[in-house]
Amino acid sequence: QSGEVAANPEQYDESYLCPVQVGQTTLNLDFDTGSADLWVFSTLTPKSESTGHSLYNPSTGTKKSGYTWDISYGDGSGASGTVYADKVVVGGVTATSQAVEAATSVSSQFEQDTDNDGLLGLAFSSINTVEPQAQKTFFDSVKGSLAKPLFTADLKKGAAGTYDFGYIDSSKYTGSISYVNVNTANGFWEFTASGYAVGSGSVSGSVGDAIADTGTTLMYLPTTVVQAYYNKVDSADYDSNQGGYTYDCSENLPNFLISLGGKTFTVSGTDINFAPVDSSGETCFGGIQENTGIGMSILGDIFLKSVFVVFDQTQSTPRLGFAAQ
Ligand SMILES: O=C(CNCc1ccccc1)Nc1scc(-c2ccccc2)c1C(=O)NCc1ccccc1
Repeated sequence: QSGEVAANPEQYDESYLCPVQVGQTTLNLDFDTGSADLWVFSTLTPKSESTGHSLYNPSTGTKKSGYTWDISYGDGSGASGTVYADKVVVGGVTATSQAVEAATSVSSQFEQDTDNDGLLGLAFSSINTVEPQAQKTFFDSVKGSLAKPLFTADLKKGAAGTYDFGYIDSSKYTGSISYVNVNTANGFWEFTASGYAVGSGSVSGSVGDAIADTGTTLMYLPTTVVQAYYNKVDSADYDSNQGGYTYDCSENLPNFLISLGGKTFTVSGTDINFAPVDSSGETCFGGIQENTGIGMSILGDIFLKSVFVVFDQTQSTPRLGFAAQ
């Protein structure tokens, strides 16, 4: 089988939500290559936490007795609950007995984002949080039945993009795809990014260890790289209250160039201009921030909306393919 599903941006492209049939209900889920749990708001979630969300009704599934899950993310958000096996359909691709993690508790960040009905993890199943036994991601469940064991991400700035499962649509990118091998030891789509440049010119230095993460909004890079970037932005400075680099919204940001698999990709300054920090619209928060405390770089949506990415398990070593959009 193979299929395509729309990836609809929230405000400021904070995250991209895709329609997914879970049991007999269609939910809008955040496809997340940086985590490996498929968890959903459900009729088991306290009303006080689930108002405004579409809810999975576990009555259509088979309860996995004694199974629980509990996930937390770098921003302190998180959720936990119980586990069911049910049918999950993404763009026509069907997992007949997918582990569906029904939330019995969600943090305030999820409670407040009423467009988001849960997450569909697309990292490696080794980091799935279900106890006593880790469960397969949707991709792992269907991988063997896909025309090709791969999926692609084509995210866009302020417009609907797509995730494709089982095939590469050559109309979605230009030029050739350059591939890098993935290190799955930490359960992420993790690889080594090479040189970088700010504005224009030839790349140098090295960004180093990085993950391709559709679930993280921004780009988190080494301090040296981030300082070199904002040195080219006159009004920029590190604002500890905002927790990152801010600048005058009126200032034009330079492009950021990064070399992956021997090819240089350009993230436009307009894509790096993330969002105003408040309603005055005077000060803006940058889409490139420091990776301090994370332990690796995260190439999140700010980067991914500039490229076409292949998450490829056609070979014994998984690999990532990058092409210009
Ligand atoms: O957790 C993820 C992928 N899921 C992101 C997500 C989706 C919905 C809601 C919340 C989060 N990616 C990764 S891999 C490693 C980290 C990390 C980040 C900071 C400190 C320690 C680990 C993160 C992560 O938490 N990403 C989201 C994020 C939120 C705020 C700031 C940075 C990153």
